[in-house]
Amino acid sequence: MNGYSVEQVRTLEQRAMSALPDGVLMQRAAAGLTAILAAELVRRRGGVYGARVLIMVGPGNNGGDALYAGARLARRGASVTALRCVGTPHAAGLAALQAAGGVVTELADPGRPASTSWTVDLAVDGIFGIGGRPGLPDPVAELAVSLQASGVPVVAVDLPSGVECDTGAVPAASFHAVRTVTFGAMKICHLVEPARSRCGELDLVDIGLDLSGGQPTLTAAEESMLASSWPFPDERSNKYTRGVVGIDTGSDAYPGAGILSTHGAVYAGAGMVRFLGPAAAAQVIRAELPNVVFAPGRVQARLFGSGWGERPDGARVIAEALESELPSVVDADGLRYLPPRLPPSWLLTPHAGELARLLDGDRAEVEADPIGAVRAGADLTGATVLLKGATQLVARPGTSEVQVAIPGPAWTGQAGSGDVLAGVCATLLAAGKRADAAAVLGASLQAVTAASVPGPLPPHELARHFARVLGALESRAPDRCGRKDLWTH
Ligand SMILES: NC(=O)C1=CN([C@@H]2O[C@H](COP(=O)(O)OP(=O)(O)OC[C@H]3O[C@@H](n4cnc5c(N)ncnc54)[C@H](O)[C@@H]3O)[C@@H](O)[C@H]2O)[C@@H](O)CC1
Ligand SMILES: [K+]
Repeated sequence: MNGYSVEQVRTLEQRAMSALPDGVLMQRAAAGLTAILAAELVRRRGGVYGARVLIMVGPGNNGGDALYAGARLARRGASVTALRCVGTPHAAGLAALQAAGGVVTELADPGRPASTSWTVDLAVDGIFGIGGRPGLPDPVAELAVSLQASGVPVVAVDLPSGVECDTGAVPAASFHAVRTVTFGAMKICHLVEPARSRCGELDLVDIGLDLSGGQPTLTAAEESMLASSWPFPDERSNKYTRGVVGIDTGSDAYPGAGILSTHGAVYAGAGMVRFLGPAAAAQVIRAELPNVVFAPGRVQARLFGSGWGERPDGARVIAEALESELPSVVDADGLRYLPPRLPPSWLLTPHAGELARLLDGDRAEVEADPIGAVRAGADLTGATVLLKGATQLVARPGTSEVQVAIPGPAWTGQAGSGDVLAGVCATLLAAGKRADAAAVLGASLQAVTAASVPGPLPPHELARHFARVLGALESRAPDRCGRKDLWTH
């Protein structure tokens, strides 16, 4: 699954339109939209005939899609009302709806009571599509609130009006859809929070765009990728082929971070873990994870930074690790002690506030454009960057490619999740995975595991469920000969 920017979608649509008679793409979109709206009406009330459908329209082609779909539903016996919300609606779409028996009304109609109690079966948001600017004019924002208060299900055409298509930000009012029906290609707002949650279920209607050859803005991980790319051990594996992780995390003030990151590394299947952090954490780890070793020695990847707090020798520790040329994960407080330049084999795992500090900006800027920010972080440091949060994004330096991990339930946003995740990523680096693969696979494993348990669970307990999820994934993975690693060196 990939996410495309508005500019990319416009280019793809232009290319398709130049080979087709006028209006064909919109009719394909409307036909796909109608089928999904009809299925929704069947699910909710048993059929289309007699259903009351509100088509909310704006001034662009998004409204055109919605009006043509409304006309098709009206021809199947639905009672369809078009509500003109902003500007002048798509003329041919409006004419088609009226010809099919639909009626037209105005949001700004002075005869309309100020607070309408909506008694429709379904509302269709055809106000703004990819031409939309974020936010809604006040009367439309009030309409969105009153529909939600009346419990009317909203199906969004292409995207819920009000969200920012290219960033996933929702800086002001937007619709909350139960489904979003998009056309040709997924857009960024379908994959990045908080817009993603405003979309509800997603349907992608094929309108014949040719996606081959172009690089999408976002590449989204899926469970099949986890299964085919996870470094499952085989009959030739030993602790060194599986990877030895050296962990220097936690501090006397924050021993928990050391304990949590070690749980992440162990339960993600490290060949061996050497814990080189403070004694307070080591004592607990020794009791809970007797397979962990506490002496320095050979490692294949390192993890630094989680729970360090103030660490006077932090910069020296990281600089020395850099000389060893082993891949490393730097998390949390370790991000304050980075040298000016790192290699792409190093993985940084900031949350939005930490990335903002790295970029010398503020958190709101990162949240307003997380894709731009994660790319900027990778380009500035030279390292691979995993931006943690409700949507977990991964950027490789020197490329425009941004990957998005499988999303997890909201409760995984809790203290300690990032520490466990850093441990998982370090295990994957030690197993030889490229840094971006380690980040995407690690974040996705944590999310898929969280979705498989009745949460919330504390992060170290969640880590104990990794084995079950990995077992299930392995049984679905292609056999070893047919397995294709999607991230190659
Ligand atoms: N171009 C194509 O080939 C296809 C386009 N399709 C549909 O067309 C949509 C894009 O159509 P358009 O480019 O006409 O764009 P929109 O339908 O998104 O509408 C843009 C219009 O809304 C106004 N507007 C945007 N945000 C506003 C705001 N916050 N407040 C007030 N006014 C605002 C703009 O000034 C502009 O006039 C897609 O999302 C999709 O639904 C589909 O029919 C498939 C084919
Ligand atoms: K819309």
